[in-house]
Amino acid sequence: MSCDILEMLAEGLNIHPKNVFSKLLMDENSDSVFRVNHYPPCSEIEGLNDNNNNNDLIGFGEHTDPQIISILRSNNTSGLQILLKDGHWISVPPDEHSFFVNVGDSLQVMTNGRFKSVKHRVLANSVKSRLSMIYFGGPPLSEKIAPLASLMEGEDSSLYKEFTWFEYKKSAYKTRLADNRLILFEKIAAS
Ligand SMILES: O=C(O)CCC(=O)C(=O)O
Ligand SMILES: [Fe+2]
Repeated sequence: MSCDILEMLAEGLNIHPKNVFSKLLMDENSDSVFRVNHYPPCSEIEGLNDNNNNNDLIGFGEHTDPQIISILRSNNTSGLQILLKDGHWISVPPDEHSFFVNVGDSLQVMTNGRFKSVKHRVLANSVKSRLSMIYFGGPPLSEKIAPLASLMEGEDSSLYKEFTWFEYKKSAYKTRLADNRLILFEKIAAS
């Protein structure tokens, strides 16, 4: 499914060959991960609620996913939220029959920012237990991540310096979960 989605994204951007992203997941050295998260119900939230929404208890702190693409499936328990450009958090309705697809930092770089890795987080639920499972499709460690040359043919100039997935991971270990890990690899615009 990840490969199908990535091939549709490539087609949408008119990139040839269309497996330019999906081949990284199919590579035998692909650094992909499967994770299961369990958030037990957290009854302490009840006492904290002051109707200001300032006392949200965090189950999983805000972050962007680092890899190329993430495919998430959860049970019917709410909690997942995404951050809009205007700074507001909105809830992703829980649906055990749907998949939630997230763009990762690496895809943001390869598409020179056309697709954005959106910040998300999980709030604790006071009564129900949340279970989620996520497939993170990542490239091989030695893969060079940079905006695709075919997207750079027009006016566009590259927003990012080239880095390997290994270099990204090495620098990410020194950051906090909520940090923008791409800042290090952004090109400074000439003034
Ligand atoms: O558990 C969730 O719903 C989201 C977890 C998440 O964002 C992650 O594991 O990267
Ligand atoms: Fe995530």
